[in-house]
Amino acid sequence: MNEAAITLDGWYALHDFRSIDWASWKLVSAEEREAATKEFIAFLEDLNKDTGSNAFYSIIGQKADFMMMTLRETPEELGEIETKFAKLAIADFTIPTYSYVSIVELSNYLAGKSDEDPYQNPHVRARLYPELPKSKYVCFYPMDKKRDGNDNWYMLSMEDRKKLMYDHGLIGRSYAGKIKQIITGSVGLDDHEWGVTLFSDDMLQFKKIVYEMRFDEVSARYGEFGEFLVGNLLDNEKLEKLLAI
Ligand code: VOV
Repeated sequence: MNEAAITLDGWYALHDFRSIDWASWKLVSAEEREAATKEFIAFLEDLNKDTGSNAFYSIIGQKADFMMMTLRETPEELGEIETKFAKLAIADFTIPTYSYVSIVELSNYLAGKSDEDPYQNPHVRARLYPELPKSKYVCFYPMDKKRDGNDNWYMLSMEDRKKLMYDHGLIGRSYAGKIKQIITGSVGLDDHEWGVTLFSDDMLQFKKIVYEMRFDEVSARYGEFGEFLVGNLLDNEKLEKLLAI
């Protein structure tokens, strides 16, 4: 059997995309809308009290109106958050459009040899249990590595995959300071193999990096992509504005 990469696995991740049912929301009285908005804001603020991290963005285009991304220590907590949201008044005016379940993941392709326990290394921990940035923009898409005839990532030797991932990492590193990436593994958990979540203060950088990577062999030959969703950072004030009629 071919050698599988060894993964380091961090927090569980839920990307929850919702659309707003504007037609129903507009019919509700101003008082009810205000109460529902306040309750929603309190829910979002409460999320910051638990161990984990959260990101909240409005989504551009018709695929969704907002995304709640939550990272937690256990799948149970992700389930609880989902249920807690479902019980809010605002939930009755939202339509689930897409969700993604995965786990923050690092592979050992570029890891040097060491006897230390990587889970105790502060740099590794910072990546497995990341604080999601408050960047202005987010880009999320799921992806797979191809298993198609001669283009089968999983049949490549460990050595070949290491070389290819090294080149991928070089391109990635040239975006240091412009893009923060969170790679979450989802084999066995959701419909694709990885979730890619990119954060930046310049939306153009998403287009730049994804385009540049398309010419890199890892993506050009082996990458297959799901839907792309992009959005703008939401804070309480922006959320109130978004929900105001
Ligand atoms: C923003 C910059 C950036 C940087 C620095 C970066 C670096 C790295 C390194 C060093 C490594 C390997 C070790 C590890 O850390 O796991 C990875 C791993 C991975 N990447 Fe990456 N990636 C970036 C960015 C980045 C993007 C934009 C994409 C989407 C690709 C595209 O074509 O749209 C991506 C994908 C992935 C995936 C799916 C994996 C897991 C592959 C696997 O087979 O296991 N990635 N990535």
